[in-house]
Amino acid sequence: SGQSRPMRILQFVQSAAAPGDANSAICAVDSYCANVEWAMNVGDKKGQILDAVVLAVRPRWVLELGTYCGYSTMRIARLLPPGARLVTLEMNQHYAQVAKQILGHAGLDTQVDLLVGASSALIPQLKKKFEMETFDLIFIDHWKASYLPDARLLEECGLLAPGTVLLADNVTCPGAPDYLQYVRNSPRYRSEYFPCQLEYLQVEDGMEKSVFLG
Ligand SMILES: O=C(NC/C=C/[C@H]1O[C@@H](n2cnc(C(F)(F)F)c2)[C@H](O)[C@@H]1O)c1cc([N+](=O)[O-])cc(O)c1O
Ligand SMILES: [Mg+2]
Repeated sequence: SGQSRPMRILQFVQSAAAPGDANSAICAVDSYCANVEWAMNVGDKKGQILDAVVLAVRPRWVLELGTYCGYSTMRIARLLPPGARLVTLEMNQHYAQVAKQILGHAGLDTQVDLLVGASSALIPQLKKKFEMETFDLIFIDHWKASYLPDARLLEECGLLAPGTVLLADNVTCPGAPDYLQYVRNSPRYRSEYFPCQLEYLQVEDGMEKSVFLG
């Protein structure tokens, strides 16, 4: 049932998770993807690293590149202080529609602004659209070849302030070698690697946390 994998994930969340309970929605996605069919959510192991960074930063403004089904969107949104906002960018209209429904089921849609389009088109519009200056935290989990160009675009648009934290998923698997080389060698970042396992599998992956220095 359910024509697409995201649709099947949505249907499982709607059937298995208590409405308004973000943690049960997160558990439902992890349970489905660990036992029924794999999907490219950040997962619970790397998700705990994401949680720790969100709690440490206590961000007022968060940007996520790559919503997919909204799993990491939920993990971030449930930990935000009151008044904080999470902007998440998605290119695929179908995925965005699924994510909106999963976020709604979890009771997290008020903290989240989900935009559909290409990062190259949306990133330059963010300051004006949300009347904000810079992001405190950016979670990067979209196409791996887009990590570096989009980090450069964020710099050029003045959306990073000294102290802004960039957290990138999959820097080992599938890998984002050009992004890694950039943040590890640029004097504008202090970078740190968090080794971990790929979601739902016994495969090595890791996340890179890079603090922008200005
Ligand atoms: O390919 C992976 N992820 C690609 C993720 C891609 C997702 O990001 C969206 N996007 C693209 N551009 C934008 C923007 F920002 F422009 F709007 C948003 C795509 O539509 C898709 O939903 C991946 C693969 C594996 N794996 O093991 O193969 C494991 C993972 O954790 C992964 O994230
Ligand atoms: Mg990922």
